[in-house]
This record gives sequence, structure tokens and C-alpha cells, in this order.
Amino acid sequence: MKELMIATKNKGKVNEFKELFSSRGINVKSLLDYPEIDDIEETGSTFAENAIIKAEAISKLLKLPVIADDSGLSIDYLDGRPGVYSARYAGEQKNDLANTAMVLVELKDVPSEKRTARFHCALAIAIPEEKTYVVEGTCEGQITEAPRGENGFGYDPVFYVVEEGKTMAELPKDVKNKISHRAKALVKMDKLLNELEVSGK
Ligand SMILES: O=P(O)(O)OP(=O)(O)OP(=O)(O)OC[C@H]1O[C@@H](n2cnc3c(O)ncnc32)[C@H](O)[C@@H]1O
Ligand SMILES: [Mg+2]
Repeated sequence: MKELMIATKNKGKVNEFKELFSSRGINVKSLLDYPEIDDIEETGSTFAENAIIKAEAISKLLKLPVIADDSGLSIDYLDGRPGVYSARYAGEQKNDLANTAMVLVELKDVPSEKRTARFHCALAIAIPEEKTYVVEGTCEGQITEAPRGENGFGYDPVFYVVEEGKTMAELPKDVKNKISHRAKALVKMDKLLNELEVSGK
């Protein structure tokens, strides 16, 4: 089975990439296998820039083709925040519960029609001695008034998917893996991998 390195230490992302790539016959490795590698500083101003920064840094270090994911939540009422600051919105400790609580406080008493939001995912692939490619996917929704559901990770319990009538955290993982920002970006990445033959398919 072929292997791909994903430059992330986020367990929620790693689980989703394992599920998403297993159906493609690809085994996923991540930075959870490399505890000695520190977080790469995300100095970009867009998801795409940050995905490229992470993919290139880890590809250079490991001398391997590397995919990185930079993702987050943009809330219209908050002018796109938390955006690229999604992971550390409530502080440096990157706490999912504190981040979602902060979003709910900021949207307190905001009516449902003004609670529109979307998840973004930028996926970059850096290949040693070659150029870096980046693809993106989004998923539309609304911010709930309270968290609901146990599945997924991050902001999923407060992200309501209108077409499904459920929060992302209430949806079974196979449904999230069809409709999510990450799944949509991955469909585009898949085409790229086929063209580049990085996956060996
Ligand atoms: O940078 P890496 O090591 O990949 O891990 P990270 O957790 O710091 O990841 P990001 O910088 O991309 O920040 C993403 C933030 O957006 C949240 N997020 C990303 N994808 C999500 C999803 O599918 N569902 C819910 N929240 C998500 C996630 O919880 C983080 O708070
Ligand atoms: Mg990060």
C-alpha cells in the first residue's frame, strides 16, 4: 500500500485523512509519528499561504512529498473571523471547547439569519525539487446557539449543515467525509495526485 505524509499534529484531521485516503488505497502518516518536530509557525494571511508554508517546511525536513492542511471557520457576522486564527481563537493552548464557547459568546442574541458561516480547507502538496500545488474546498452552514453532537472535532458541534438538518458533529463520519470542506478539497487533490503520480496509482 502506498503512503502519504500529512504535515499535521491535529488528531481530528489525521483521523479524517486516514478515512478519506483508505478508500483510495493510501496509508496516511502524520506528524503524530514525529513528536520531535515542532509546530511550523503559520505566518500567512490566507489558508492557502499557511498550507504551503507547512507543506514546504516539512517536505524540506523529511525530503518527502508532503501534504499540509490549513483550515478554519469564517463567520459572516464576525467579518470572516476566526478565519486563519481558528485554532488559537481563544488562546495559544488551541482548545476546541474554548474556541467554540468564544464564538457562541460573540454571536449571543444574533438572529439565525445572520449566523451564516463556512468552513475552509486549503490542501498544499510540496514535492522535493518540484513546485508546490494548492487546492481548496468550502462547506456552507450556520452557527448554532449551543453545541450539539459528539462526532468530528473543532467547531463541528456548533456548525449546522442546513441540507442535512444536523450539526457537523451530529452527522455520521461517512456523511461529513462526503460534504466537508476537507472532502471537497481532497477530490481536487486526488486529481492532482493522479496527474503527478505521487500516490503511485
Ligand atoms: O496546523 P496543524 O498542525 O494542521 O493543526 P491545527 O489544529 O493548528 O490546524 P489549523 O492551523 O489548520 O487550524 C484549524 C482550526 O480550524 C478547526 N477546524 C479545521 N477543520 C475543521 C473541521 O473539519 N471541523 C471543525 N473544526 C475544524 C480546527 O479545530 C482548528 O481550530
Ligand atoms: Mg495550525
